[in-house]
Amino acid sequence: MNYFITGTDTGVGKTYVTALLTRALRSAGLDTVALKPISCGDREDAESLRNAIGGELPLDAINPLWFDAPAAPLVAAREEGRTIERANLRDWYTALRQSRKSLLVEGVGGWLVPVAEGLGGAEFAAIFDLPVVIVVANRLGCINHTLLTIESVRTRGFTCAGLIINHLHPPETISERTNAALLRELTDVPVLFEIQPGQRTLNLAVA
Ligand SMILES: Nc1ncnc2c1ncn2[C@@H]1O[C@H](COP(=O)(O)OP(=O)(O)OP(=O)(O)O)[C@@H](O)[C@H]1O
Ligand SMILES: C[C@H](N)[C@H](N)CCCCCC(=O)O
Ligand SMILES: [Mg+2]
Repeated sequence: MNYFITGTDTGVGKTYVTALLTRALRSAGLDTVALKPISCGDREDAESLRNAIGGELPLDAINPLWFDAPAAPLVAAREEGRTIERANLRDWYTALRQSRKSLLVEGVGGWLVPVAEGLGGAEFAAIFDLPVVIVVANRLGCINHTLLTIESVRTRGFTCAGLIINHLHPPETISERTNAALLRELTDVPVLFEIQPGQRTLNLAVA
């Protein structure tokens, strides 16, 4: 199972969900590694994903680039006078890809976050050439964000493999109670999983 994990926004649960999925795949016997190519603001994402693989690889191996500024990588790298090279990311990924059966690659923020000079979010995702899964935080606004992201993923030539609807808290509003059903009604992209607040394990059979 190889996916590029994007989201409807930053802070929607990409890391939370990727870690859950990684643990479930490894428990099912699939040699899965979760990667965070670029971190901005802190390395907590990468540390969570490293925990999900039982510390099997060093942090730098799964998270080769990190920046201090909690911003888009394009901004964070400019702040530090650094450049992000597509070729370096591709070489890093190719080396890992050859030795693993299953890779989950977490993007940065939402789908079109600019990564480097002349490297937008879609061009960044193209480095990994994987089907795209969209993590959707169940909150007001997610219908539009999800449909926009699906449309962009597809028009850029990627396979949109599925949605993972993430309930960060129990539904409190009419929109939070209806978002999941409405997304199923409005798009042919399958809902792979719905993740509940505080969920710690994932049953792969429900996909
Ligand atoms: N289903 C959930 N239940 C409880 N807490 C959650 C759930 N999903 C996400 N969270 C929490 O919400 C916060 C944001 O989640 P997370 O860091 O995974 O988002 P992200 O999309 O990876 O963000 P970023 O864009 O910074 O990478 C974290 O504190 C995370 O632990
Ligand atoms: C700092 C945050 N946790 C992410 N790593 C980066 C989010 C960039 C968002 C850019 C934007 O869409 O405005
Ligand atoms: Mg994250």
